[in-house]
Amino acid sequence: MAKYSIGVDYGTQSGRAVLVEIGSGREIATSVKEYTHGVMDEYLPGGKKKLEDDWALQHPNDYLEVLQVTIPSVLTKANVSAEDVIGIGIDFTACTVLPVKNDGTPLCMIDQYKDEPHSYVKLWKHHAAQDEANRLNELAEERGEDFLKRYGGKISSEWMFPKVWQILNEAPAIYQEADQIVEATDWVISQLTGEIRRNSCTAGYKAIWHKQKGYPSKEFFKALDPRLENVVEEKLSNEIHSIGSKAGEITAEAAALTGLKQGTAVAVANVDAHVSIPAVGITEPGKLLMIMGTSTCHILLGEEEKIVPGMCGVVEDGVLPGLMGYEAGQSCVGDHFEWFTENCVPAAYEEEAKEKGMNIHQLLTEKASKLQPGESGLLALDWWNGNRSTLVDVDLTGVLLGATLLTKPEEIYRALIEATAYGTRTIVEAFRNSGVPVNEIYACGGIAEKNALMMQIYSDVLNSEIKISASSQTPALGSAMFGAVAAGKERGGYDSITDAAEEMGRVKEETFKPNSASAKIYNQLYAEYETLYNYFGRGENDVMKRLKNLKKQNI
Ligand SMILES: Nc1ncnc2c1ncn2[C@@H]1O[C@H](COP(=O)(O)OP(=O)(O)O)[C@@H](O)[C@H]1O
Ligand SMILES: O=C(CO)[C@@H](O)[C@@H](O)COP(=O)(O)O
Repeated sequence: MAKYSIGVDYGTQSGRAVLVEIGSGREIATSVKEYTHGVMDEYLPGGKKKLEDDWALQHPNDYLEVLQVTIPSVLTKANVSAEDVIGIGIDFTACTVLPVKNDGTPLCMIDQYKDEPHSYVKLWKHHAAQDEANRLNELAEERGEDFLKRYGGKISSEWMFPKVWQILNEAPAIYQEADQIVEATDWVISQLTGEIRRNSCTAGYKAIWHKQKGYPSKEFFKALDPRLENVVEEKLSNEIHSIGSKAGEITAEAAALTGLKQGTAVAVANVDAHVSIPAVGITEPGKLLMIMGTSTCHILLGEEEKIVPGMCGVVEDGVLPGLMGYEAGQSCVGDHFEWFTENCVPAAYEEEAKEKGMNIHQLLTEKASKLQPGESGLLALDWWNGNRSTLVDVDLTGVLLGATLLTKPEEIYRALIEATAYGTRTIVEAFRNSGVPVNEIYACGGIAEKNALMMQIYSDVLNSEIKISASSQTPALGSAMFGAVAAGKERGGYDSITDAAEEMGRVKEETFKPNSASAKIYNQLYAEYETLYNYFGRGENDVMKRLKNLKKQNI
């Protein structure tokens, strides 16, 4: 009798559940729920309370709606009984955090706090804690804190402690009222099992936790702000659960919400990028996976802990048990194509797309595919939402160089794609130059699935073959695999995630191979990109920061 597992992937705009057959890895049914509140970056719900620049919030009730809608939907679509679903796993964007009471109630869901922005979920791309991140980095450097180098030399404002400290600085009452500040991924799992069990992946990559050394010292936190001395004990926890282990079982309430059977195994929470590694069948070092969507994350396994400038982090067991997991990333990939389609495309293009039965991305891609590398005369920097790796600076902004009165939208669209490919190349080179081998490149995620031109450009810019995930829902498949591991072999699942990866993870047969003529031109363009990257990104000309400051003064 076939057994199944469910994976739920919480993205930036929506949550998706996939019901997967254990063993074959066959995805039997998928269901997607857009978040009711979406990303709140201008107003709180109700549209009255305006948010400041660089804020990005979410509403935790949207996450529960995803469970409530998508799980019954995949069970019905697949015509599978909940009896035959042995496990569930979830993955999430990160660092996406919220303040909660001890019983798990999010503060924003308590009437008294619903008009206070700091009571909501701070989404990964909430960039308003940059001052806190800067002060944290300065102090860590001054004190010679050993942890900094494990995070490429800088802690990002996207991560846990800058966000926690921003709450304390700007809304001390909310900080006080919060019994815990948790990653949304751990919070959703707690809604399924009745207990908060923090996972080692977000603790390691986003909250400066080390398997042997724990969190930064109390002295460090005290020096940062005396009120933070006991932040770990007061708002987080020293008890961290390894990914690949079981968080608990579906409670009666969660069974009523989801239609799953009470007692179904639930995996410890995970992150969208990291969970994708086993889903493409990677179980060994040297294979870099790009998870390409709103943003791109780069995940790579290694044997040793090496220090790579500007990486997001290296965490032992952070991705697969027994190996070092490296993460790097680009904060804005699909997001700036979306910005472009929403702000810079003439009505005639919209009409043409409609006539051809395409969406605007498809039309621009079709037009861009007719261009040769270098033909447009354009060069862009991919910093429309700051630079995550290798500069770790959210105050950097976008650049488009070489535009003339003849420049066409598809040329800009292609230049933006190329910019993201160059950004990935700087990351790959940083790993290689630091002694972390990158021998093969894999891609998954919405963009790897939807945009073949983009994958060919990446192959040419990186001068490397690119293997594509066989799944259109790679993170959800990875989560379902973790669900099967939580259930264990005895209940029809697996004993380890490596066993699951070997059986259920796979890539497509067709790969993207570099075209040597294009690769040659892209080498030239990349050299120009590097010059601009260093000029604007490494302090030679801080014009982007000066402009941002001017803008702040005018708000
Ligand atoms: N054909 C396309 N080519 C390039 N980008 C696309 C295309 N279609 C959608 N996008 C971009 O992909 C992003 C969504 O990626 P996806 O992987 O589906 O979601 P998420 O990142 O939330 O997990 C959006 O930013 C959108 O602008
Ligand atoms: O930063 C991480 C993972 O570490 C991602 O969750 C974050 O970039 C958001 O990913 P998406 O672009 O929404 O897939």
